[in-house]
Amino acid sequence: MRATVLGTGSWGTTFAAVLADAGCDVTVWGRSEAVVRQIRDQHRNEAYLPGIDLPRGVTATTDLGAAVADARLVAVAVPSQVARATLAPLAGSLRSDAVAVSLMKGVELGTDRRMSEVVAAALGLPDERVAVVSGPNLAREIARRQPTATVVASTSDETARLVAGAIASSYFRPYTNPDVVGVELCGAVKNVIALAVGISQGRGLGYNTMATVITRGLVEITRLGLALGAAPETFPGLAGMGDLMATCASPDSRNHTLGGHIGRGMGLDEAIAATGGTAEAVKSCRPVLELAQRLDVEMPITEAVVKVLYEGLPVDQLAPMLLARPHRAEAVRR
Ligand SMILES: NC(=O)c1ccc[n+]([C@@H]2O[C@H](COP(=O)([O-])OP(=O)(O)OC[C@H]3O[C@@H](n4cnc5c(N)ncnc54)[C@H](O)[C@@H]3O)[C@@H](O)[C@H]2O)c1
Ligand SMILES: O=P(O)(O)OC[C@H](O)CO
Repeated sequence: MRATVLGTGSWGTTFAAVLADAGCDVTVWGRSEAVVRQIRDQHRNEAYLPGIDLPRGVTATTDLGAAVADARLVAVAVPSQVARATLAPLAGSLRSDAVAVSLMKGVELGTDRRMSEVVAAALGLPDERVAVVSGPNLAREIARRQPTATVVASTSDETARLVAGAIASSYFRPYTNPDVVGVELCGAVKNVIALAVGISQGRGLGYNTMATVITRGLVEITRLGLALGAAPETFPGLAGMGDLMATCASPDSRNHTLGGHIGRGMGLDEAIAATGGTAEAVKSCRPVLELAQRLDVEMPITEAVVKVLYEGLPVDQLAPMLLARPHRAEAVRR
């Protein structure tokens, strides 16, 4: 199958390698001539995946139109906030049987849209030709071919199976799920929770605090997901608890790392620069909170992250603020 990945960052490049290892003929599109040349000529992407040899079947181009021509599968791995503008020139130009795959874990600022909604709208595709791939999928581990599983979500079982077939290999195991809303929401909101865990660790707090934030974070994700019509089974699955665990535990996670910098006292701009790469929670925390407020869903950890990043709440006030809330029963409820 001919497959194209848009984005030569850490996940785009890794996903291209996953597709190639699964037998696809793969092109990656990127803006940087230097990165594209290195992928094409040296089978490396030192800026984003240092020390990793890429499969020889992966080629690269800076020509967006040529990248998608004839592709049956077009995967999108640019930062969420630039996806709509990146895809706009391709509206209506994909092959008539092409499917698009969102690899992004954010929510669009200004519209509060999930990324599969942005991809479908920008490319002019019906929902059934769009899928989401999300799970405990830290790029640097997968680029080293460490075994992991993922979830392919689509409203169309045929599309989900096509994508799953295109990425399955000896180290990458896809499960399909029709719950696009739940899978996608888990991927975006776990970044906000990982940032909060990073803050707690940056403050020198230990495992009890971490477990509390993760567990109550999953409650927040579940509440919002259920209010949006997601399936309850998605939250304890790979795209829910699985990805939350990986992102909150790994020093490779940019969201977790950025939270650590904030917890140690850096300002937001300094923390973004020190982290490098795309930490989606920085931009997505506000649209996530807006969605929650519109649906009257309580998300105190997300709200606290927004207050620290954008409203000047001192980082040492975050835990006291969360702990001073009225006592209540533990069960998930809105
Ligand atoms: N890295 C991971 O482990 C991982 C895993 C799963 C999902 N994701 C998700 O994948 C998406 C991409 O993340 P990443 O890790 O590859 O990010 P990255 O920061 O490693 O790379 C981002 C890429 O997008 C490009 N880019 C930046 N601005 C652009 C613009 N205006 N137009 C076009 N291209 C632009 C950059 O040049 C770079 O090639 C995010 O939504 C992220 O949450 C990442
Ligand atoms: O590096 P992060 O924080 O974007 O996390 C990467 C992936 O989403 C983990 O599944």
